[in-house]
Amino acid sequence: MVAITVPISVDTIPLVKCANAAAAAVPSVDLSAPGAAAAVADACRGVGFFRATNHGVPAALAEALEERAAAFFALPHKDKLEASARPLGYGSKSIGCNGDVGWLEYILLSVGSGSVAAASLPPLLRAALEEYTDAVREVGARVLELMADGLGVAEEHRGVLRRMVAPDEADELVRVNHYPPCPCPLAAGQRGVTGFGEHTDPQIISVLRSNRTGGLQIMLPDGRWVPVAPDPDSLFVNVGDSLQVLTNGRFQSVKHRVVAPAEGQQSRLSVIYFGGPAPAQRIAPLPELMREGERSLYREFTWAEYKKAAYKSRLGDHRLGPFELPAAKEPNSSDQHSSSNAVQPPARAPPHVAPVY
Ligand SMILES: C=C1C[C@]23C[C@@]1(O)CC[C@H]2[C@@]12CC[C@H](O)[C@@](C)(C(=O)O1)[C@H]2[C@@H]3C(=O)O
Ligand SMILES: O=C(O)CCC(=O)C(=O)O
Ligand SMILES: [Fe+2]
Repeated sequence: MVAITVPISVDTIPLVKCANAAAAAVPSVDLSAPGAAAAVADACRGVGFFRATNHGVPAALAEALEERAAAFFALPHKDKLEASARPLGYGSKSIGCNGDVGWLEYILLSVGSGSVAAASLPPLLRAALEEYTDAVREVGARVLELMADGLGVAEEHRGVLRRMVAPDEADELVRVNHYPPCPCPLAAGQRGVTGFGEHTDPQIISVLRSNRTGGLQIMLPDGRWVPVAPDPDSLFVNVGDSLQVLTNGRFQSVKHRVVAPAEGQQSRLSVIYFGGPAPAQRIAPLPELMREGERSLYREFTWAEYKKAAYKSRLGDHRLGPFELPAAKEPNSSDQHSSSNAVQPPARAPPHVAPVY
């Protein structure tokens, strides 16, 4: 077992019980089924997260990557540091550059143009990452097409989301997270040690796979945190902040976090593909989706602008906040100067509710 060598001050997360109701709250979509587009859109409207089965990524690719990543994380700390090229490359405990910490070590890489650009990684690990990422990128693209279909985008425009994460200029990342069991006594009680603090992903889409060790929790629209049962045969899809904006709030980015394993448990190993667009891509509600008179909930920005703002923030910050526009007043509001007959986007659960543990 590999320990994270430098002590950190630990933060904790309540351990939510995996009741049947909670497990059922995580939607599951068979990507090969005829109703997949509607099921994907339902899941993204409701929770912003779903488990994808029959995704077509060969288990052997994921297993090879898992094996090589585990071998890398088992190296002495000083050897792993040679692959550090902040903010990319190898990192441990510190997430981003603004003081967030977690009980994990990771590799974070840029994966544009079909190749994994990184600091010095063992060649076998690099090859496994490239192969796996190529396969998962395909799944991300297929899911984005299903999303457009499920949102009712006309057939000839259904590639609109998929094209935004097409490799040439897209800003894609892949991250391998390793959460060793935490020897801290706090991890054995009602609370667990924070592996990865609560956040939403800033990109368009994230596609996650983990080994059999759980720890991932998502926040439901009603503010309840629920555990996601680990399933190495499935992929888990997250709606990112940029997709929330592109859909004018029809899809909501999902808050999620990870509890590190307690002493005696197996390490958690997860691999996440983050599909972001080209830096100059305008992030604004898709015209293909907007109803007549519907106004944007956000002021316009580019991915480069949002990424810069996101990377200056803390994990738990509400990063879309500064980009939100005030809601239009109802036409019958007492305010005589009320602007509008503006059409609001279709209603959904309020985005910011107090968390319930
Ligand atoms: C604290 C941070 C780490 C992060 C960049 C940020 O400033 C805020 C978002 C974080 C996040 C979450 C999703 C992905 O893991 C990630 C790579 C991303 O794009 O945004 C991380 C960033 C990171 O680890 O650098
Ligand atoms: O490791 C996990 O299971 C999730 C990590 C995560 O949310 C992230 O890297 O953005
Ligand atoms: Fe995340």
